[in-house]
Amino acid sequence: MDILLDIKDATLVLQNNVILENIDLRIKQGDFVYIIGKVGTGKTTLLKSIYGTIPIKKGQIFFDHKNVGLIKQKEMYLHRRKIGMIFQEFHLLEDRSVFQNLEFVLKATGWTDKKTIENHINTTLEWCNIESLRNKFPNELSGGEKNIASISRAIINDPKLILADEPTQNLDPETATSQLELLNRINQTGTTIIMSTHNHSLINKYPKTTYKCKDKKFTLL
Ligand SMILES: Nc1ncnc2c1ncn2[C@@H]1O[C@H](COP(=O)(O)OP(=O)(O)OP(=O)(O)O)[C@@H](O)[C@H]1O
Repeated sequence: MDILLDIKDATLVLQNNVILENIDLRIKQGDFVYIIGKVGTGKTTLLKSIYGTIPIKKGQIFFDHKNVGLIKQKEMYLHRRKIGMIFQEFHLLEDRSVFQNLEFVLKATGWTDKKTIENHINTTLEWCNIESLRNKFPNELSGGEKNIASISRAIINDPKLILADEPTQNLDPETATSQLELLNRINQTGTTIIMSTHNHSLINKYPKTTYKCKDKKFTLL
């Protein structure tokens, strides 16, 4: 299988503090891996560096054979179009319904035909089993519903990679399990997934290759 993500001796720094150093990681297309580690050990920082919102101080991150650190700002949208990011804070637009949130992403990434956009959104909502949330606004959604809405937004452009930052955080065990099952279904269609989590019971239930952030080091568990 093709290598989708290749991190070579990368060091990540925020405000002159080294967060993680000498990270080496290779991920193949179709893999599903976990990243664990205590609060503040750098999981989010690493995901954001792959996404291209936090610069790489030393070393390189190659995604889909492109060096992320060398992508020009005006071309960054092409990189991000290939990645679905599920943020801890969801980042749903509050003044738009779930449908409109998805529509916003599609329009921003070059989709123009109204009917095609509508069909695509409907198929995605159906796939995630959230047709009933179509016209709801974020403030009308529970935490778990916001979570699935943000998963549906992450997959709307059929990304090669999903970066899921603690997607089961604050969910009851049953909802957390169904969320992970949804991510597993997405993974089975060939999408690569990197998920940061604190949820050890889910890791035990659905074991996968796991990496750990600790003391600025990134290691295979
Ligand atoms: N914008 C920022 N500027 C400076 N330091 C930051 C910034 N964001 C995060 N940090 C620091 O970087 C470190 C790593 O944070 P990060 O959010 O990557 O950790 P995390 O492992 O994802 O934690 P959590 O499990 O709480 O989500 C922390 O010490 C945090 O205080």
